[in-house]
Order: sequence, then C-alpha cells, then structure tokens
Amino acid sequence: MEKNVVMVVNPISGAIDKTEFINATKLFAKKVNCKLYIYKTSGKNDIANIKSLYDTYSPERIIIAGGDGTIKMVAEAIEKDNVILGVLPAGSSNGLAADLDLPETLEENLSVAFLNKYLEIDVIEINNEKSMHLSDLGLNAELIKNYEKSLIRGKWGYALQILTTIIDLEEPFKATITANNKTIECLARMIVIANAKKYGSGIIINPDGEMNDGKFELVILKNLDLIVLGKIITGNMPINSDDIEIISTDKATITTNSPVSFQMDGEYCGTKTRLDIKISPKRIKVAIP
Ligand SMILES: Nc1ncnc2c1ncn2[C@@H]1O[C@H](COP(=O)(O)OP(=O)(O)OP(=O)(O)O)[C@@H](O)[C@H]1O
Repeated sequence: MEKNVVMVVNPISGAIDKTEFINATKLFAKKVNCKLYIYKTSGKNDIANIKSLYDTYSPERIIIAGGDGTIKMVAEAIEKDNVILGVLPAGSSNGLAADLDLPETLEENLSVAFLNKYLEIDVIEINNEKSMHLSDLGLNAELIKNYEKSLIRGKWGYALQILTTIIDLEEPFKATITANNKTIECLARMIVIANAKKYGSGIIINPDGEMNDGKFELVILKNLDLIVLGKIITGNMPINSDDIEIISTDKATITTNSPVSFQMDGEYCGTKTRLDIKISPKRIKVAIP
C-alpha cells in the first residue's frame, strides 16, 4: 500500500535553490512507493499549515528541506506520534544534521530520510517552546539577531556579523541559575542550553551532550575573551577552567538582571529575563544513517 509522506521545503533557507531537492525527493518517493505532498514554507502561519497537512494525511514521514529553524517549525506542528522526520540539510546552519552525522550528498540523505533507522531524541522545552538542538542567551543570540537583520544571507552574511557583534560587545550579564536543587549566581557572556554537542559550524560547545539521554546541559561561558574563544573554535573547549561551567540536568530556571538576547535552534527570539527549562525525553523520531 502507498504510504503518505509530506515534504516541507523552506525556499529561502541557506540561500539555496530547492528545485533539485524537490525533484530528487519526488523521484525517490515514487521509487519507494510513497505518495508525496509538498508544502513550501512562507514564513507566515507555517506551523498551523504543517499541522493541518499532518492531520489530513497522517504521513508516515515528514521530509524536511531546510535548516534547523525549519526542523523546529515541523517539531512544533506535530504531537508525540509515530511520524519520523527525515532531514535533507539545506540551511545556512545545519546543526542538527551535523550532530546526527548525516551524510554529505542529497542522494545519500534521501536514502537515510526514507529508510527505517531512526533515533528518538529528547526535546528541550524552554518557556513552552521546543528546542531540539542548541539554544542560547547572550553573545551568539546577539550574532543571530544581527544576521537576521542583515540583507546578506548564507554563510558569508553570518561571518560578517561575527565581526560586527564582537566589536559591539556589551557588558556580561548577571545570571541566577537553579538546577539540581542548587542555585548559583554568576556573570556570563553566554549560556547555552544544549541537547547536542556542536553548532552547525562544527564547533563543539557541549562535549558530553547526548540527544537521547533524558538530560540537557547548561554551558555557562563566564569569560569569552579571544583566548577562550580561540580554544573553543579550535575544538579545545577549556572545560576545566574557571571560564566555563557545565551543569547537566533535566529541569532548570535561569533569570538575568537585564534583558538578554535569546535564540532557539538558530532562530532569534527577542530578549529574555527568565527561562523555565525542562526536558521532554524521547519526544521526536529523526531518521539517522
Ligand atoms: N518563504 C519564506 N520567506 C521568508 N522567510 C521564510 C520563508 N519560509 C520560512 N522562512 C523562515 O525561515 C526560517 C527558518 O530558516 P532555517 O533556520 O531553516 O534556515 P537557515 O538557512 O538557517 O535560515 P536563514 O535563512 O536564517 O539562513 C524561519 O524563521 C522561517 O520563518
């Protein structure tokens, strides 16, 4: 019997034309006897529209051609269920794909996305929104805000914004963190709420992060001078220094003394002074090699 598959395509992600993604997916779906319904995101009402497609067609899989932000939208649209998400990485940052060790080529990724192996990953709920990969308060969110405002998309736009953001660096913020029945206060440049290990750029920020262990980590970057930044970028996270503290937990609250920029899975979410965070274990099925 033919199975239903929904394909969610983000036409603008990564500044990549998606024609090849759509054509290759149509062919593959036919080959494996699936009926394909294609939805192109518009940036408006996408979550509600995907939910309605999901309710109408009860797809066995949802194939996603986009970046982490597009995967997040699909995750928001589906309830805990039997649907498997297949990812065709096509964003400017493909952090989840990097953490899942997805292959390089479209053909290989189609095989992964349509075939049977999958991982049930945890989802982090932050102020009742879902994050599958990495969210953070502070410097990186500031960077993403500047990037989203800029007219240059893709990797170059992102690189340009690193420079602008670091030049305009504000004072560190004061954070109060409650987790594992303890409360700590600290000054921080950035706090990462991590389900996984690395950013789409390949930079490892949470060396022990596992997406299916029922826990998340708070990676507190207290100092981010050029030396610490250099160590992180070159893959030598100084985890045993006073500059970094990592807390592993399943529930936490973070409050800050002033509004701090916040991003979830690469999407800028404004400034926040309070985050209520909890893990939702094994919440979503994602196809893996
Ligand atoms: N047709 C569209 N026009 C404008 N924005 C869109 C459209 N479709 C989706 N979006 C927006 O794209 C974002 C998700 O992009 P995603 O993270 O998947 O890719 P990306 O390449 O990392 O993004 P970016 O475009 O920021 O480089 C969401 O904010 C969503 O609202």
